[in-house]
Amino acid sequence: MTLAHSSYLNTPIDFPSPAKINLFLHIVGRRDNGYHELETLFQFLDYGDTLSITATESEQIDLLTPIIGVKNEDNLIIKAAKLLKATSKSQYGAQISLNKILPMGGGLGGGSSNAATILIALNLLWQCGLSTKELATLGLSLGADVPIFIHGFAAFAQGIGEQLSPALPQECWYLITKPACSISTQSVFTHEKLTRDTQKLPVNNQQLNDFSHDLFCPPYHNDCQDVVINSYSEVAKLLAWLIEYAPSRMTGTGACIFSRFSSYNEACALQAKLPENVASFVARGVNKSPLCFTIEKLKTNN
Ligand SMILES: C[C@@](CO)(OP(=O)(O)O)[C@H](O)COP(=O)(O)OP(=O)(O)OC[C@H]1O[C@@H](n2ccc(N)nc2=O)[C@H](O)[C@@H]1O
Ligand SMILES: Nc1ncnc2c1ncn2[C@@H]1O[C@H](COP(=O)(O)OP(=O)(O)O)[C@@H](O)[C@H]1O
Repeated sequence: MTLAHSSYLNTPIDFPSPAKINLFLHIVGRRDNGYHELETLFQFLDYGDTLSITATESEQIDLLTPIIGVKNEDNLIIKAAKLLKATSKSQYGAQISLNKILPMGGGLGGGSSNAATILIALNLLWQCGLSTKELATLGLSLGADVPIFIHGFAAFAQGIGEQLSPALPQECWYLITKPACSISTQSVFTHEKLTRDTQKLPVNNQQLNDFSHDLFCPPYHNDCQDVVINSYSEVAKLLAWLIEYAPSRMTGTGACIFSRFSSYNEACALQAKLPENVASFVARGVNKSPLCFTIEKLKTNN
């Protein structure tokens, strides 16, 4: 087969792989296969991992920076690259390095974001020509959280998290804290005390939903939060401490907590007061993924 020649070969290029937060996370049902029907509002953070990718003329896909505790064949980076190669029948390969700064198992979607960045970046570097919709479908086979990172814009999500409609939540500053525990998504979703019957929101899934109201007030909440705080005292204690200073909520299935501020300086001021041994960072909630800007710039310069 003759494929388009890529002009992006043999040069390392850095691609952002941002975090997401679930501004709210409602569980509205459970499917027969065990997956849960969600209603969630996704926003990106201007903070995340970086993937340095060199597209090569060899068939090989190498991850030069393995993650301790994750076998390369289980790493979503390798899985995404192999999936795209098989689907597109590309003759190219890649040398990939990861600078991981996002905590794993924190509800910030780092692994899913890495997979999405690989799919989007290699689709460009290998000149595969897949549409965003096709990439999102591929991404969904790797994880329920991958499509939002492919989509690249803040969105209200339904289904298992893949049915996305446009949303424009306020772009606030957040102090993100990570209690000293890691929580598996599956353990929360299989918990017998998890509530799975939150009423669906009366939103319009065709139009833009601005979600300009205060998302820390009812009916907005995270259904996973009670299960986690009842099982992990570290999360319960930290959340109780943070709530005294700022509206705060757990993201995804935890364990990270986001606390909202209207300025960077206010977020930093609370960061300086945090109890000892709490990992944290300050970031802005953004409605356009930082990865979109990198892709647009590369396309313009090419
Ligand atoms: C809960 C959320 C909210 O954004 O985020 P995290 O807390 O993981 O970041 C996501 O739905 C997680 O997405 P992701 O982490 O990609 O999930 P997957 O790998 O597809 O599934 C992990 C496990 O979670 C359960 N799962 C996931 C999504 C969903 N809608 N219902 C589920 O029951 C399944 O049991 C599955 O075995
Ligand atoms: N590239 C990757 N980065 C992070 N985690 C990965 C990656 N590949 C596979 N994983 C697995 O996915 C799990 C969930 O990681 P992550 O997406 O960071 O957390 P969460 O889904 O809680 O936001 C990790 O504990 C790890 O076992």
